[in-house]
Amino acid sequence: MDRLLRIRDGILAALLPVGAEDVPSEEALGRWLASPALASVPAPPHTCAAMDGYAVRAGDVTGPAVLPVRQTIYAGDVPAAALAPGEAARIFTGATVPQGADAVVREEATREEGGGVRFLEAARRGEHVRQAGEDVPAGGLALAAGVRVGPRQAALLRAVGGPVVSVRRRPRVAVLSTGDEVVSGRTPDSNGEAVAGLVRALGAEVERRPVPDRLEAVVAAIRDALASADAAVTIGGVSIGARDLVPEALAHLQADVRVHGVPMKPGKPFLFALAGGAPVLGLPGSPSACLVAFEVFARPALLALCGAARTERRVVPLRLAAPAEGRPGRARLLWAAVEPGGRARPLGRDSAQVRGPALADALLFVPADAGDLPEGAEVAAWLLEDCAG
Ligand SMILES: Nc1nc2c(c(=O)[nH]1)N[C@H]1C(S)=C(S)[C@@H](COP(=O)(O)OP(=O)(O)OC[C@H]3O[C@@H](n4cnc5c(N)ncnc54)[C@H](O)[C@@H]3O)O[C@H]1N2
Ligand code: MOO
Repeated sequence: MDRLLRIRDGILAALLPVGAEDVPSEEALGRWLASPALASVPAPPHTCAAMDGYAVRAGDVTGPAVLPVRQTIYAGDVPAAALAPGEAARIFTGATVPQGADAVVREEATREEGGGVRFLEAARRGEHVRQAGEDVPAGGLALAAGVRVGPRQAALLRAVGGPVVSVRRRPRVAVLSTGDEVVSGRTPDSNGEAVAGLVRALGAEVERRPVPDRLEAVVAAIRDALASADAAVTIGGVSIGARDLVPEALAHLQADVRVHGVPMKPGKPFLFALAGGAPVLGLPGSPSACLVAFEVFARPALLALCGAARTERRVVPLRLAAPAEGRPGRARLLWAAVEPGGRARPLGRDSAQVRGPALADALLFVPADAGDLPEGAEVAAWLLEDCAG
């Protein structure tokens, strides 16, 4: 894994995130924060009851006691008055605790009695009271820069955030599916479908274009794409065949090819270049190879462009549910289904398969020197469906 991660880190070091813009907080869903979001109001917003019951001064209820009830406070109410010594206030969960009260006694520990309430036991100072800001203090960090605003993060911003947040603008990514067989439709553009969807899922805007196997066409497609896009992802034509024109097209464009060929199977022909400073990610055409190279290199690179603080998938150790073949010299990446109980079942090995990626929950990493692995062997697994937010 180390060699692949070093290559990946070299790519990441060559990339800068796109610029930032301010958006209204309620429009931040799906965006990447460019600056930390600070709490402009605390959570909870005021000191409030954690239970339905009675707000009291704990010093008035040091054992069984009866107190008069002079006010009722519901969630959303502003208490009509401070709590006078020797009184109780009926209160409900989430309602503001009146000035003077320092405890809430649960309804179950009381009995109504005449116009007042009987407390069956002593109250403890602070019990069932949530202090304003104990979850998130005003001015405190709500979300760090580089975090994606998903639905749960949007909830936090809604609770404590200000009217605007600074987010990265959406990167524009061109997805260029090369090959006459793809242009003609004899080979369905299944890779383009997957890659466009995966890139959109990161929050980027995608423009797709099929490109025929002619050098001028590949050169023009990459050049035109980068006139408006922040990055180009090419698919196919990156190996050594007579019609594998992506490397030649990049030479024409005087691109700086930083990576061409990586020690892994599938996905070996992967390419990374900077053309006029913009990243070009060259994925192999064979479907499984394409999507493995996307996972290992393109996804982290595009996340860096999006301004993500974390670009890698979560890695967990999993045991194999079936043996896996090793391959001296090249690390092997295997699509796998995670079974109930947590074992990982590899889903085929062919670079051209489309089924394995579709059924996978994880991508397993078998090191180059591992040899054949028996059932039960522990492997590193990249979980495919964790948060990118
Ligand atoms: N003599 C050698 N041949 C090959 C080598 C090698 O080192 N020496 N490398 C092999 C490896 S490894 C891979 S992976 C493939 C990938 O090559 P390319 O990236 O150049 O891909 P293509 O040749 O253009 O296409 C391969 C295969 O994939 C299909 N394809 C292409 N685009 C799409 C698409 N958008 N959606 C679905 N399928 C697509 C294409 O029709 C071909 O069948 O090369 C080995 N060869
Ligand atoms: O990347 Mo190729 O898929 O090694 O066969």
